[in-house]
Amino acid sequence: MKILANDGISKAGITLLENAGFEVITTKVAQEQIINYINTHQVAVLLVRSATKVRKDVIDACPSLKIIGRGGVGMDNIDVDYAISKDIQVINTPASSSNSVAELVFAHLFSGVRFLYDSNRNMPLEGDTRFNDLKKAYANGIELRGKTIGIIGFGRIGQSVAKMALGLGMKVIASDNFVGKAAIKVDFYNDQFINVEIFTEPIEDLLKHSDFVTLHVPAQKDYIIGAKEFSIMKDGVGIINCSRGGIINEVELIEALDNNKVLFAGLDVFEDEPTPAVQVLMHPQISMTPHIGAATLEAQERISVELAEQIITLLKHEI
Ligand SMILES: O=C(O)[C@H](O)COP(=O)(O)O
Repeated sequence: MKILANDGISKAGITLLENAGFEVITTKVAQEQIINYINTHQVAVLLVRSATKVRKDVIDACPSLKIIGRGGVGMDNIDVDYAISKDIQVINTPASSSNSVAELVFAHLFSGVRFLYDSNRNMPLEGDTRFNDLKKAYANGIELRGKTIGIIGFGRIGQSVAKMALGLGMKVIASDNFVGKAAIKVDFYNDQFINVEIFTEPIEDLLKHSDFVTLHVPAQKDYIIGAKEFSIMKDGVGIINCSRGGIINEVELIEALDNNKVLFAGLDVFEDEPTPAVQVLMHPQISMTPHIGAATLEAQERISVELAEQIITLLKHEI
């Protein structure tokens, strides 16, 4: 039985699948060729990350598909309900990448409070005498310890962010339409840990009291953060988005950065992907990464194993 891992898959998952009798194809097939490829090779399982789109056209044209697997969390590139209505099983890996995404949030946050995004672009070449000017320009860094982070979306990733924030001595405010409270286990090197119970609060309270705001919600039709929300936030707030593009209004974010309402933004996702708007790309107060929240060796290995185990369980009687 053939599995096409069109956006790649780590070796650990391939090994498990091959040992169970599957053939794993890791050729990258262009979006326009995918229907033809699946039908020619009678692919039973299509595995994707966020790049390959699995819309109604692919589902309708590929009767050999039994499973569509998303190596990752967000399913916005797959017509999930339609696939299920056609008796195709749709799976993802909700837990495997939380730690990696949370660490990227802090990469952007540390970059923001110490101006790394800007100093990386400005360090002087030989003969350039601006070194002391740069020291002055970046002299007003702030510590994260003691500051308040507002976490919008308190699922697995939001809770991982909370755990790290508590470990750094930060205060946490969380907001979520579905989660009322969560017990966060903060662990330390010597196998000691503390449990902290966090109750979610209305988003207005979070916006009003946070020094930094980070978003951890699925793709939405409407913006969550725009001019109105920026106006509620503290002056000099930092904002991070490592979840989905299109939930922060980028035009209004740039206005808020230009008038110093927002001190910096850290963006891993954009309204326009893979090519963000030039105003975002050129902005000196934005730290940027190209949608790499889950792109660590560890997360991708966990994802591949989680996918493989689900596929083997679902198809074990058909191999
Ligand atoms: O939803 C996810 O899991 C992340 O956005 C990761 O996307 P990627 O697999 O394309 O890196």
